[in-house]
Parts: sequence; C-alpha cells; structure tokens
Amino acid sequence: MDEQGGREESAGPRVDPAGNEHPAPSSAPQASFLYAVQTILDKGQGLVATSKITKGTRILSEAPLFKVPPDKPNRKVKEALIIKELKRLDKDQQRAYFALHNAHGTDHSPFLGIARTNVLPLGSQAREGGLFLEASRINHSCRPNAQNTWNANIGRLTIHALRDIKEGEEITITYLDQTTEYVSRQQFLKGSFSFGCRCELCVLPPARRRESDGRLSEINSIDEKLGQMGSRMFGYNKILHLLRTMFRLFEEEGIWDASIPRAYYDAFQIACMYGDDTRAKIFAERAHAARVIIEGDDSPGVARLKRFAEQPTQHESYRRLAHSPRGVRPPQSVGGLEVDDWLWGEG
Ligand SMILES: C[S@@+](CC[C@H](N)C(=O)[O-])C[C@H]1O[C@@H](n2cnc3c(N)ncnc32)[C@H](O)[C@@H]1O
Repeated sequence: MDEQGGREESAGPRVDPAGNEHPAPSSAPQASFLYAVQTILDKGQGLVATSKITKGTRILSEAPLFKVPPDKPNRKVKEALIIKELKRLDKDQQRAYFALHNAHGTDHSPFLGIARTNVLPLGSQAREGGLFLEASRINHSCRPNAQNTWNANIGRLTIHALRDIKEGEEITITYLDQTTEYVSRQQFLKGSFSFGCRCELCVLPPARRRESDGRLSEINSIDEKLGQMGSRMFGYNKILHLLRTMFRLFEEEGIWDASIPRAYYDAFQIACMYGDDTRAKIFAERAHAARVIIEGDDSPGVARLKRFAEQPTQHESYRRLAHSPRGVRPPQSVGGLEVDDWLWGEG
C-alpha cells in the first residue's frame, strides 16, 4: 500500500470498538463509533477520534487475524508460517491483509514486509506478535495518547486512552519504549518503519530536546539501578528516593503509560522485601489503579495486582530482605502532601 499523504481526508468505515462478536467484559467506559480510519497528512491512513474520548476508555478491542512467530531464528521459516496462515483466511481477509501498509518495499517479500510493518506484540515480554487489521492502522507518536495491550483473558488486543482525546484528534500509540532518546528513536523508526518522526517531542527546539534526552537518560539509569534492588546494593530509603525521582522525571517528560504501574509495582516489591506492609499496600493499589486505566479491569495483570493490593503479604518476596516489619502508619493527610512525602521515605 502506498503512502497517501496530503490527499483530502476521506472518512473510512466507522467501527464499533466494543466488538459485537465478543463483547469485552471490562467495565472501562466504552462507546460506539469512537474513531474513523482516515487518511492523515504524510502518514498514510490512521485513526481519528470521532468524539471526545476520556482517559481510560477502551477505544478498540480486536482479535488477531493470526499470530506471527518472532523474527528469529529463520526468516524463511517465518515467511512460510505467514503464508500458511494466509491460506487459511477467506478472500476478503486476504485482500485486507495485502491492503495493509508495507514499510519494507522490496527488501522483503510482501508477506514478510507487511507482517514486519504491522505486527503488534502479544504481551510486554512476548516474542510472539499478532496481526490486527484495525489496530494496524494506528500511527506512532513518541508521546502517544493511547496504549496497546494484549489481554490474554479475552484473547484480544485492547487500545485504551492514556489521556482525554479531543474529537478530531489522531489516536496514536508508540512503536518503541517511551524512554528512548531522540537519535535512537529516529534511527529505529527509519530502519523499521521508514519514516522520520515529527511528533511534538521530536520537533522540540535543540536545547529543549537535549533537556528531554537528559531526563530520559536519567530514567534509564534509575531503571538499571532498580534492576539490582534485590541485591542489597542500595538500602530501602535509597530505592524509594530513586523511584520518587523517576516519577518526577516521568511527569516532567509527559510520560504516562505502562511505565507508571510498572514503577509502582517496583515500589510495591521493594516494600514487600523489607516487610513494609503499609507502603506495599498503597503501592499495589496505585499500580492497580494505573493499570486499570491502561488495560481495563479484565486483564490477568490487573487481577494479579488487585490480589496484591488486598493482601500484599502474599507476594513471594515478602520479608526477603528484612524479617521484622518496617511499616508504620501513614501520617494524617493535609492535601495529600504529607502522605506522599511519608510514602517515599522523605517525610
Ligand atoms: C503500522 S503502519 C500504521 C498505519 C499506516 N499509516 C497505514 O497507512 O496503514 C506503520 C506505518 O505508518 C506510517 N507512520 C506511522 N506513524 C507515523 C508517523 N508518526 N509519521 C509518519 N508516518 C507514520 C509509516 O509509514 C509506518 O511505516
């Protein structure tokens, strides 16, 4: 499929995001006709909000046309598997597959080129991907307003609004980690998707872009340190301090995605390790609340966090680093400020 940048907008089919065949059981707000597939200047097709979409809304829920194995070990094997899957589809579905964008030109066969351009991951750590006809039309932004998540409970990919989206605004997801710095972002997007990103973050003036890169680099360095948090290399208070710094950097960078519940989960784990039940419970509750916004309340990850929020002591690492409880009751809240200082060990 060729890029159609600059053409007059033509509203495509409207889609019922709840999916009539398999309605999603999530209680996240949903509405019909939330988006239309349209031609977007310089981006080919994309999804545009047809009404205001509030943060946490499930915009789309879609079953894969087929699943795609990881790239390695062998391209030929992968291609043969895709061809086998395509043969199982009906003619309309095959046509829809070949109408998807191919960012790889003649570098690969169309079977592989289309798959490599459009596959979305089936889980944050999953090597397997899925081919989705509707979600594949969502373009990238380094500061997206929506997030894709594979929900294994319902066997569907879901897209949720990360913030309020205005009517007429394009719906975007990110194709890479939001903490990737400018040059690496551009290289990856050019190499894997053949475009130079011109999102709000990528068009910042050079001085502000350097500041942004500095924050992203600091987030990544904290993340590395947190990876060693079970090793006693850093004490409890130091880790809490690092996490609070990370949340401040997320806020300054405008990052509000799965990194938020992940960081609260890290905080939960460390509080568990030190037997700090009170903080562990609060961190698990925050991780749960953030993840519900991003994935709805029907995903396996959300159910797990709910269990930990109810019973933090059930976590496998509970009191692994300290045998006596560290928890103290939180101070009385005055506008929430003291509680947050106490929570991060800075009160
Ligand atoms: C998964 S497809 C997204 C849907 C695609 N626009 C279409 O017409 O089907 C990925 C391709 O969309 C285009 N694209 C996605 N995000 C873009 C962006 N921010 N700027 C320019 N092009 C973008 C690139 O051509 C990329 O290879």
